[in-house]
Amino acid sequence: MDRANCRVCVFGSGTFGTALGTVIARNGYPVTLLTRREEVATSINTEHKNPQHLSDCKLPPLLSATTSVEQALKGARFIVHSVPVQATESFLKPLAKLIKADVPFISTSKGIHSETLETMAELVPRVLGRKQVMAYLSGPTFAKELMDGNPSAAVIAAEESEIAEKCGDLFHCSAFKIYSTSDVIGVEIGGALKNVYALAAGTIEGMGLGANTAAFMVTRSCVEMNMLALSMGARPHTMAGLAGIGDLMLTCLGGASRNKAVGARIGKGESLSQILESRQQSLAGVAEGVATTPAALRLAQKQKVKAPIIEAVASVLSGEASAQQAVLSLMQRPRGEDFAAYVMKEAERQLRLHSDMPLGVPAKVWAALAIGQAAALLALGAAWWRYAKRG
Ligand SMILES: NC(=O)c1ccc[n+]([C@@H]2O[C@H](COP(=O)([O-])OP(=O)(O)OC[C@H]3O[C@@H](n4cnc5c(N)ncnc54)[C@H](O)[C@@H]3O)[C@@H](O)[C@H]2O)c1
Ligand SMILES: O=P(O)(O)OC[C@H](O)CO
Repeated sequence: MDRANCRVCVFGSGTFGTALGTVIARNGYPVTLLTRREEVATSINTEHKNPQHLSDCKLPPLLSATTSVEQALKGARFIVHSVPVQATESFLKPLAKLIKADVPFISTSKGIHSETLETMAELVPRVLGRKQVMAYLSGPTFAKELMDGNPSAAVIAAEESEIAEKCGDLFHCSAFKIYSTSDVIGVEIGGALKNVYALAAGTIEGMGLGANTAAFMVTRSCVEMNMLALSMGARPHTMAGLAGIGDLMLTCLGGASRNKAVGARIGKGESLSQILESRQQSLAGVAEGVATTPAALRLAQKQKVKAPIIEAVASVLSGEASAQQAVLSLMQRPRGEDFAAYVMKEAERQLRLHSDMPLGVPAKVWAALAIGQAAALLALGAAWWRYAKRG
């Protein structure tokens, strides 16, 4: 493909839209960012800086910006969508007629719609009123680190492998490795749920609880996330990969998560409304977990999956419980059996359903590998977190 003639339109000039636009433009594609503010477009086009997000990063010359939807979509061969999930409906509805059904629409948003419980795979076609060629990018990727060119990796999911490959090419480079999968639900649910668990991890940190509690909570979050995702048809190897445990680790244990930052302030005793107001004023960026938590709780109830951590986060966000009460209620739950047996059973069921696993290997072995890998990664993450805190 002649990259110089393959224009890419990015919806959303926030932190992630700016970072992804930069990655794609550095890869040789001309990129047009759609922004709502004229002064942002002017600054990007003349100063090569986004004054509101990642403002100390120089943007590449192939990246331009406009406030005109027609201009942004003119000749676009791909659309990268980086508008928060809850704002997507109002953002996309007026554009529906301008978006061509066969132009791949790559969702990079991580969340569940708070009213309809839709993932982006369901929400976008509903809002557009028709089928759309789609792909989904997810994984452990803080925007700033992508801008800095730190070696990173993510997963791109699409029902058709050809679309996943084509869309993955936009991002793939020596600093950003892109893996492909057809497991759309796994990639989307992993990306959405890790935001909820990052709120929990932040709360624990804000309360001043130590590394034991953090490792305990992230490990149980991993199990819970697996149970809910597998019940919805996600594949175990997706949840054991970058878009599952990989992103859970980064967001819960890394230092740059907005969701974790909100949780940390809750843990220190601030009210949610106070936190959200001050974040809005300082353009601190969306914390998708706040709106996704009650949706995830309803989803777990619908799927008849026990999700005590989601429940605890929801009770704190709604003001029904204090952070201390929520932690106590988690600790007072009956000991019961480890959920691992359930995860194994679901993993086996999913492995039998999906034919893209290597043949001839017993499902139990693959399930055990997936869970073993998850446990090893968590242990590593906890060690790293302890080390980072000390140093
Ligand atoms: N920042 C990251 O490191 C990162 C990494 C991976 C995924 N994501 C996901 O990308 C999505 C966007 O995150 P972000 O970090 O860019 O958030 P952000 O808050 O920095 O930017 C959001 C952008 O959406 C625009 N927007 C918000 N509401 C809008 C509306 N109603 N109409 C039009 N535009 C609207 C804002 O103006 C802004 O440009 C989220 O779903 C997030 O989970 C972010
Ligand atoms: O800052 P957060 O919490 O929205 O997380 C950013 C990315 O999703 C991490 O992969």
